[in-house]
Parts: sequence; structure tokens; C-alpha cells
Amino acid sequence: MSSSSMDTVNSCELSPEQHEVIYEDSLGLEGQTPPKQVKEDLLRVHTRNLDLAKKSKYLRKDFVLPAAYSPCTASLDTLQKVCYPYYAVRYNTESNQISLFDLRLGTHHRGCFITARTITSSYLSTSLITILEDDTGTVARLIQAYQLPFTSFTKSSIPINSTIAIKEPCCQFNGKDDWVIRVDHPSDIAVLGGDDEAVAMIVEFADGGKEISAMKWKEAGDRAYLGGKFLSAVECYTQAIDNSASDQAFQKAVLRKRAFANLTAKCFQVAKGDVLASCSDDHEPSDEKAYFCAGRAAYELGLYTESKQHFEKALQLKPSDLKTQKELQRVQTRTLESEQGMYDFASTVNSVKTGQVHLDYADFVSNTKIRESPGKGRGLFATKDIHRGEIVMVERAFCLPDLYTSDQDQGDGELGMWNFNTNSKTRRPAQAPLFIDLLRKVSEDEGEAKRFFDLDGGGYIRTGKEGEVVDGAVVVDSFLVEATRLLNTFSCPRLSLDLLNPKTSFNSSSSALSTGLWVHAAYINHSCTPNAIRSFLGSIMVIRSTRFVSKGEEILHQYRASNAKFLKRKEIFEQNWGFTCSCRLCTAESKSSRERHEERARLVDKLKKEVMRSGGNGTGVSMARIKSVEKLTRKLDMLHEPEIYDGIPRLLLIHPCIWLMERYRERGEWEMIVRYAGDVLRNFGFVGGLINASRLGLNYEKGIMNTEAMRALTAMCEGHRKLGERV
Ligand SMILES: C[S@@+](CC[C@H](N)C(=O)[O-])C[C@H]1O[C@@H](n2cnc3c(N)ncnc32)[C@H](O)[C@@H]1O
Repeated sequence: MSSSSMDTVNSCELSPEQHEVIYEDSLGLEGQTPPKQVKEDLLRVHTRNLDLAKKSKYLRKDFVLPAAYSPCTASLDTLQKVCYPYYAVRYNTESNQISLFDLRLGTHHRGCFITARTITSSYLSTSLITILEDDTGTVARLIQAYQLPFTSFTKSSIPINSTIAIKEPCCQFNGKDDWVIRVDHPSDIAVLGGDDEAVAMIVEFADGGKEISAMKWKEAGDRAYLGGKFLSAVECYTQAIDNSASDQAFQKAVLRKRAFANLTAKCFQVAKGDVLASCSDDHEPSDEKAYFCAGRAAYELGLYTESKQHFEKALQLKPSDLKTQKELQRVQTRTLESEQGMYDFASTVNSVKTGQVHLDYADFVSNTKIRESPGKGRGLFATKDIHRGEIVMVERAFCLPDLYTSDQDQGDGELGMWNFNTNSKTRRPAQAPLFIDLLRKVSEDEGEAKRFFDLDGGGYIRTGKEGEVVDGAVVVDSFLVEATRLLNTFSCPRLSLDLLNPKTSFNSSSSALSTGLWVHAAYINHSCTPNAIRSFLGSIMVIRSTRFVSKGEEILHQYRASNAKFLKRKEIFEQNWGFTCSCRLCTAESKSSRERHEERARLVDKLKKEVMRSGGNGTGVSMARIKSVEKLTRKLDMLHEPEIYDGIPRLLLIHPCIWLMERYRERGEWEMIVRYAGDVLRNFGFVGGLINASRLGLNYEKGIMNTEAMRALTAMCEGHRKLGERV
């Protein structure tokens, strides 16, 4: 399989336990009052599970997405009151507030919210679990189903004594006499951390109405910043600014502090706004740091021209500043990349090899434009003529877990995810972490959320509010995030270049794959006979044209590797992406009878068995085995009707020919290498060109160019060289 296949999930059987979760609503409990929870019993269970959680090897590592329900999109003025701004905590006066006691089983309490306090810390089961108690003394278990802390247990757990608000809570049956409040959407919950000094101060202020001076807020902000609680620091600085109406110098200083807190919290847009608001029109020398901060924020937002202007201003105020000089140089490089597509990839190949996946390059997308593609939704189109081999676009990953695995190590220890909407389970270990990471990213940034939610979510029904800010939080629908992940993500090797090395086996660590999202590239539609090919340098996706693409032509690449059997390939596209491919190859192959397709498929299976009997790949395959594979390959060749396959790729023949080419390479039989390399190219569709020792004419209009075709070309060159012929 080619390394550059798009992501898929496999449907699979669900365990009875998991079925129980899906069908819980069919137990007829909807609307019933949940059984009363006894606090001491719950705490005992919690302590035991917490102990288990610490010995995390006992934990199941898969988690579950139940049937979809949409997040709260109405403003209940809840999260805002509880969390933003902090000082407005007045959670007992709302008319649409209900208590834990009012909850009904299997009922989505639309238009309502609850608030409560955590009386334990969280522990991890298949999701994150915490116990809540509200003002009436009722206790309940809270499951944050979307938040699986796959990297560090403590990072996303809720500390004891935190104040929590849950919008439109849903109370679910969880086995005999047991019930839980389950939150699936990050925007449905807000947490005021119980371990946060600033929060304690805010709650005290809100409860007691105690006046706090601007200076005290500023000091609390400084402490929160030093303690790494950047969002609390931002809140405290906001209070400091709001409470110091007439002191402009103080306001300006605090505005800058807030900008740095936002910069550190990666809220770049706000950081930039704050810091620029703190600068004076006549550029005081003290503004140098502010312009530096604005330059950094603009850089992170990919606004390189603006970033450059801020760094230049900073340098005007302090020309000798080495840090700013370095930043200016860096931003100039990014500008060349983003405006002209000029990249120095070679300098980072080694750092990718040594494990640095996330690279600092700018996106280059100006050669392309998103617009309607008849019959395919939207697609990506060339804005200028693009020559063969030229860069079509370059993009940094939106999200990409640094978790590369080969097909062999889909280990039990890895995180998995069951999706009851699609009745499927994640296949590659990186897929579940990618889902979590996408949730985090879209929850944190409105701009990124808008970009993400514009992507194709298939048939998922939207409320239209996804990505908007309601009650101070970006509305995030976890199920839509998952539906979008399924359709738009790509499998990727760490370094595509490694796959061109003939010594790279398809099961080696160099061919291990992760899964990521590249938002601009996700608009590209599929074709089995594409005009573009993607490759990866860590988190950077580079798309090049494989033939001349004229201005206005649609850019198309392959979602999956090209070795699939026609009927299977058709089924995969229909099942995973909901379309029937109408490319030149699929249109031609659809003319061959089902019986003939099945006959070829049976022969391919036989061929595979024959290859596997020799131990698959590797040296020491007997000549008898090679001859037997050759015989079957010839038979397979004969099963391709010339009236259909003349002039088009014959995908089923590619892998047998590659296998034969490699076996002859091991034996040093160069004539046979040249012959089978030629067959590989012919079967990729490079027909009509002259392929001989003196001239290699490839018909790029018709052939499919990918890593395997490149390997065949390399082998052919090597063969001719060894034979002493000119290439
Ligand atoms: C990754 S998205 C591509 C962008 C998408 N067309 C859009 O409007 O956002 C994948 C979806 O595009 C559509 N698509 C991709 N290739 C197609 C093709 N060759 N024919 C028809 N639809 C296609 C399918 O609906 C598929 O699920």
C-alpha cells in the first residue's frame, strides 16, 4: 500500500458491554428519576478507582462515542456567569438553573444548566470521571467523555473543590442503580479550578461582594502567571484594568502583562490586540518589547507581512537587539515561502529523521483556490499554469500526533476509539489522539474552529452555530469533529523521502504512519488518475503536480493507494467517503464484467499466497518460486481485456511486477530488473512512450506518479547503468 493513503476506519464487531452503552436509552428508563446516590458509597468506589487509575496499566485504553446529540448552542448566560468574567459568579439566581436532584434519566435538559462543586479529584476510566455535589447536597458522577488525557493523567483532570457549570446536562443510565452526568461537548462545561488561588479570590469576591483593589487584582494576576495559570492571569489583569478607570499608566502596564499572558496561553489574536493598544503613537522606547510581542503574535498567526512590520518598529527603537534581529530574519524567510513558494527543505530533513516532526515553515497556497466542483462539492483549483513537478501547495499540519506506527504494531496498549454513530473503531493508534487534539484546538480558538468546521462533515446535521462563541466559549460539537476527522484526514509517514529508498521495507519504521489534518489540502477531491501527489516532511505536506496543470483545472490526488481491486476500491470510496469515482480509470474498469473482475481478484489472492509462501519479501527466494509468480503474473496480464485496458493503468499487476523487480535486483539480474521496472511503469499507465536504453519517454498525461513508480524509475536507471547503457 502506498504510504499516502487517506484515513479510514474499519467497521468491526462491538462487544456486548459496548452494545449495552448504545442501547441504554432503549431500556425504557427515559424521564425516570435517577436512583439516589449515597455519598459515602460513591466516595469509596471513587477512591478504589483512583488507586486503579494510578496503576494505569489496569485501565482500558479505548473510549466511546455514543449516538450523537448536539451541543448547547443557546446562550444560557451560564458559563459566562460562572467563568467569564470570573467576578460575576452569581449562580443561585438563574431561572433556568436546575439542581442535580431535578435531573431525569435519558433526558436532555435543554435550556437548563446545573452548577456544582467537585468533591473528589478526577480519575481515568474509559473517560475522565469526577464526583460532584450541588447546594442541595445531591451527589452525582460526572463523565467528561470527550476528554481523554492520553499523554498525562493529571493534565486535564479537574481538581477537587472546583466550581463546575454544565449546560443542558444529560443524565444517563450506567448499569444497575447507577447513573452519570455525561458531557460529550467541551463547550457544554466550564470549570473554575479548585487549585487556583485567583479563582478562590474571585469566588470570595463574588460570594461576599468584597471589594478588591486594582493593585490586588494585578498582584493576583502576577502570581497566577508565575504559577503557569495563564488564563486566570488574563482574568485578573482584566479586573485590574476595569477597576482602574483613571490611571492610564497603570492600565497600559497591565494591558502589556495581559498581552504576554495571552501570548503564553497561545491566544495570539488577543495578545496582539492588547499589546498594540498599549503602544503610544509616538513610539516610546519602552514600546520596543510591545512591538516584539506583536511581531511574535502575528508570526504565530501566519501574518508574516504584519509581523515583519512590528519587528522593524522594535528594531527602530532598539537597533542592537539580537533577538529581534533574529526574528526579523526568520520572518523574512517565511515571507519568501508563503509568497513565492521558495523553500529550503533539505536543511530540515535530518531534524525530521532525529524525531523533530513539527517544523516551522510557512504555508504556500496562492497557486490554488477553493471553489465548487460539479458533482464533488467543493474542490481545489489551480490559479495559474503549473508545470510538471512544480509545487502546487505547501501546508503545515493543523493537528498531527507524533505517533507513527507500522501496520504491525497496532498494539493493545494504544488508545482506541469506538464510534457508535458509524459502528466503527479507530484503526491506527494516532487516530484517537488526533480526535482529542482537534477538539482541544477548535475549543481554544474561534478562528481555527471556523476554518475546521467549514470542512466537509458528510451527512452530519449541523446546528449552524459550530465555531461561534456562545457564553464565552467556542461551540464545539464532538460528533461533528469526529465526522469531519473521518472524511478529511491523511495518513502520513514521517519522511516520504525515505520511502524512495529501495532499502526501505514497507514494514520498517521509516514507513510507519501517523494521521493528521491539513485544512487547505482537505478540499482536494479524489481521482485514481490524479494530477498531483502529496509527500510529507514531518508536519509539512507538499503537493506537487505530476503533469502540466493548466490554470483553472481542478487539483486531484488519490485518497487511497492505487493497488486496490476495482470492486473493492469502489466499495471503499462509497463506504468511507460516500462517492463513486468517475475518473478515466474507474469509468473504463466499470466496463469490464463483474465476473472478470472477480476472476482477476481471485488470481491476485493466489499470487499473494504464492508470494507469502516464499516468506514475502527478502533475499533467498528460490528461482522456482520466482518462476511460479511470473507465470501467475502473465496469466493475470492475459485477464485484462485489451479493448478496455489499452492506454490505462492496470493496477492489479503493479505489485507482482514490483515484487519480481525486487527479487531480480537481489539476484543482480539487471536485464530482468529493467524489464520489470518497465512493466511497473506500464501498469501505472505510462504507456505510449518509448522506454529503452537510450531514451525513456514517459507519458505523464496518462501515468500515475507515486513513490512506487519513482522506485521503478530508479531501479530502471540503476539497471541500465549496470548494463553499461546510457540512460
Ligand atoms: C476530503 S473531502 C474533499 C472536499 C469536499 N469535496 C468538500 O466539498 O469539502 C472528501 C469528500 O469530497 C467528495 N469527493 C471527493 N472526491 C470525489 C470524487 N472523485 N467524486 C465525487 N465526490 C468526491 C466526497 O463527498 C468526499 O466525502
